[in-house]
Order: sequence, then structure tokens, then C-alpha cells
Amino acid sequence: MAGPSHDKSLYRERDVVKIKRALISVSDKTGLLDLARALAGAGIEMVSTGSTAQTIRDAGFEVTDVANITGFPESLDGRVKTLHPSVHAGLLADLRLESHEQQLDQLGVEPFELVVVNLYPFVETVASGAIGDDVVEQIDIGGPAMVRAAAKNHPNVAIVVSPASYGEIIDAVAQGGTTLIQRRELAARAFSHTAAYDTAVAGWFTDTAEGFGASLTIQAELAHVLRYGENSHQEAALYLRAGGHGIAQATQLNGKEMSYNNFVDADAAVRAAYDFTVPAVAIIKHANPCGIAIAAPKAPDAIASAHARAHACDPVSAFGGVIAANRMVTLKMAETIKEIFTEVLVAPGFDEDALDVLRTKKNLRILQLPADFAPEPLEAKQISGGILVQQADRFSAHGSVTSSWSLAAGEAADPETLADLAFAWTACRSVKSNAILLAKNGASVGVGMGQVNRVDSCHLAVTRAGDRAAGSVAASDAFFPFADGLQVLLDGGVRAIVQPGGSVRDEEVIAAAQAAGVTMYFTGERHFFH
Ligand SMILES: NC(=O)c1ncn([C@@H]2O[C@H](COP(=O)(O)O)[C@@H](O)[C@H]2O)c1NC=O
Repeated sequence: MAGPSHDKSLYRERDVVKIKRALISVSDKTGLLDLARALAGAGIEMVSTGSTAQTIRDAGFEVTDVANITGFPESLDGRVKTLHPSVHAGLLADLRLESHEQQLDQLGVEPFELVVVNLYPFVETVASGAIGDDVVEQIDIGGPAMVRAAAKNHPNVAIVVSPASYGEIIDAVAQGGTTLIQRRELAARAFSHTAAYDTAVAGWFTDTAEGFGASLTIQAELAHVLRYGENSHQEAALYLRAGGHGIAQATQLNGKEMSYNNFVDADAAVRAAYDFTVPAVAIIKHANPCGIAIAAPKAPDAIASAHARAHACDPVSAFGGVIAANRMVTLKMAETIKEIFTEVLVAPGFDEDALDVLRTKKNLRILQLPADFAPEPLEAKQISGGILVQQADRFSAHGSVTSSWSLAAGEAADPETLADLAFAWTACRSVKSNAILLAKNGASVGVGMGQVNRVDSCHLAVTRAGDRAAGSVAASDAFFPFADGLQVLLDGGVRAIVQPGGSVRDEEVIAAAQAAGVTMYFTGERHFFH
């Protein structure tokens, strides 16, 4: 017989359930004795497994070993402890039904009203560097079985999967029992918990195999509902991915609530700034940079200098921008930002005096990245009916980004020009395709983004740069399919160019560069960004 075949009228109502018997089996013993004290004080019988029972007993509380209930010893190195009908009938009996109550009596099984389980530390074991059987042994089987059974049977049983919930159980005991609403909430948390656990286990198996797993489960917890989505008529929420260390986990130190678009732009800003190891600042509008600049690490107030030069790229567009820095924000940078209308400022940290200045801007959202900030190794994009997953785009060259470049036209660049080309190429990765970025002295001076042909992006970059185009260097995220786009840059006075190469018309493009006496490097690697 699968599923409830019962007449609905046979169900008796149950709201508050008094706890008489609790099953406790926990790996993490945090708070266990506080809970045991409260349960013992209320005369609740505790049934427990191996070391959990030992801990409770050692503290002077009475506890029944689960083996006394099952009549079967804990065996196979702990692989079989609670996996027994005497336990699971006590977890799954739906006491709203008289028939279940009668069956329990016939079977001689007593029900549980509370189950407290936390699972083997699988994630922590993997993080410790363990491999093979040492990891496999940390895949909890009996624990999730109890958690799921009790959660399913929430009309009768309260399930607790974290020491963080012990307080509310202690309160419930004092108030006479758990309520149905409370047990439903605990059940929801329990199923999320086992889902996250299984996702981690599946991920470990996938990681040990080549390529992508046979199925994809994204586990994320609701952080909060946002005011609205991309537009005010769209509802939206932020979910935190388990194990994430990104913009979603940043700490907000000031300002209004983050919006959906704020998160998207802050993510783009951080992506741009963290492409550099030297001090760097990116200013983002609508997910595109309107200014990126770097500064020599030893330059006086390097991060403030990078910000000032990033801002100078396009001060009109920087109005209402989202700024990311890859170093602590200093007082000088803060004082400059104070004068510019800025939506969000994100950084790994803030000097105290800088924060004091920035906090005078009540609406400025200030985000501090987690100390262990790390970009995502995989990216997912939803399409209708599916999810595209790819490795995050990175520069594949080790060491300098220029190490794999080949000279395609003109003279080899001098060290300063080569450094500027490397900057332009790196910064260009953050610009939506078709992307053209003009740079001078480690700062963007003109950005052409998101156009449906490369010629228009070239026009945009040169126009935005104005007088600064002459003598600048340029980067293109993908090859020039024709010489026309390149010609726009040459006419604008660009003196060196870096691009992937690889077009069937490369010869035509190289000839145009040669004719203008301009240096051009091929990277052999494209960085589309959509
Ligand atoms: N196999 C079983 O029957 C079983 N029943 C409970 N556990 C787990 O054993 C742990 C507690 O064991 P102990 O009380 O011995 O420290 C808990 O994390 C619980 O989830 C089991 N272990 C793993 O599968």
C-alpha cells in the first residue's frame, strides 16, 4: 500500500504535541547537555546512539541506548544503528489515525514526539583534505533516514537538525509542547538540510569524475525577499548558495537595502576589479564598466589614485555608478567618493576614517566582501527549459597575461606600451561584447560596449575617449572580422592594439595595422562576455 488511502474523516486533529519521548543522535554535541537537561527536567525519556548516549549519561542524565529498543547491536562500524523498524515505526506512526495507534500497540513500539539529529560532518571531512573511504564513511545514512521520516510525520513529531534550534525546543517543552506551525517550519528546515547534504555528497562524487555530473542541484537558502527585481513590477529574492564566498555573502555596512540591480552591478564591479593583482578600481553602470584603472602597489595612496583615474574615464556615466576596489578603501578615496553620487561601494575593507566619511552619505550602500572572497569556479545561466553551465572565464596564461601573445604587426612594444596593452586586455574582459577598450597609463579612456557589431564598438570607444584616443592602446575581446573596425581605431590615433586574432581575414587586418605602422599583438584567446 503506497501513500495515504485513508478517509480524510479518520484523521484526528493535532496541534500542540506534548513531548514524552525523544530520539537523539548527534555528531555535533554543541548544546547537547543544555537540551538534555531541559528534557530530563520535564521527565522526557531520551533514547540515543553510541557516543551521544555516552555524553548524556556522563553528564548524569538517564538515557536509553537505541540498541535496547532495536534488540540489535550497533554494528558494522556504526553503519547500522537506528535503521530498524522499532525505531522507524516510532518515527512514522501517524497518531492522528486510530489504526496507526492500534498497530503500534500490537507491535509493541512506542512513538517519538521529538527527534534531534545532526549528520556526520561530510562537508568538513572533505574540506580537511580527506579522500576515498575516509570520505565515504562520513556519508550519513541512518541520520537522514530519521530526519526525513520525522519531517514527513510533522503532524506528530518535531524534527531538529541544528543546535541553533535547541532554544525553541526548550521553550516549547516549558510551554507544554510543539505546535503544528512550529513542526512544519522545522520539517521544512529538515528537508532543506538533507537536500543540501545530498548535494554536497553528489558534488563530491562529481568532482572525482571527469566533466559535468549527470544531474544538477543548486542548493541555496533564502536570504531575503528584495524590494523588487530588475523592474518594480517584478518580484525578486536573494538566495545564498551553500559554501559561497562572494558578493551575496558581503556584509552591508551602510546605506539603503541592496536592490536586485545593485547586486548584479556589484558582482560585475568585483569581477572587473579582481581581475587585477595590483590595486584596481572598476566603476560599473548597467553591468558594464564606465571606468577601470590600476595603480602601482607602491604608488602613494594607490587605491585612491586608481579610483580617481577610473572616474576620469567617463565622469558623466560614473554618476550613480557601482564602484569596486580590490584593496582597503582609504580616507582619500572616501573623500572623493563623497562628492560623487554613487549607488554602491564594495571593497575587501575600509579604513576607519574612510568609513566615517562614507557613512555621512546615508544612502550609499557600502559592502565589505567576505575575508575569504572567491569568484565562482562555475557559472550557470538560465534559458527557457534549461540551465547552461560553464567554467568561469579566466585568463589561461600563467604569470603575465602577455606570455602567450604573438606579435602580428609592427614593432615589438616597449615595456610601458606592453604594460598598457596588458592592462587594456585584462580590463576588456569585463566589458560586454562586442567590447573595445582604449587605455592610457593603466586607465581606461574610452569603452565601447555591448554593440551588435565591432565597428560600432570601435566608434563608441573612440568617441568616448575624445582627444585621449590619440596615443592610446586598444584591446578587442574578439578578433576583427574585417579591417573596418580596426581602421576606426587607427583613424582615432590608437598606437598599439591587442586582440585574439584567428579571423579568416587576419591578413587584411594585419595589413591595415602594418600600413598605419601600428603594433598589433594576437593573444590566441577570446574573452566574449554576454
Ligand atoms: N547508520 C545508522 O543507523 C545511524 N543512525 C544514526 N547515525 C548517525 O550517527 C551520528 C551519531 O552517532 P553517535 O551518537 O554514535 O555519535 C549522527 O550523526 C547520526 O546521524 C547513523 N549513522 C550513519 O549512517
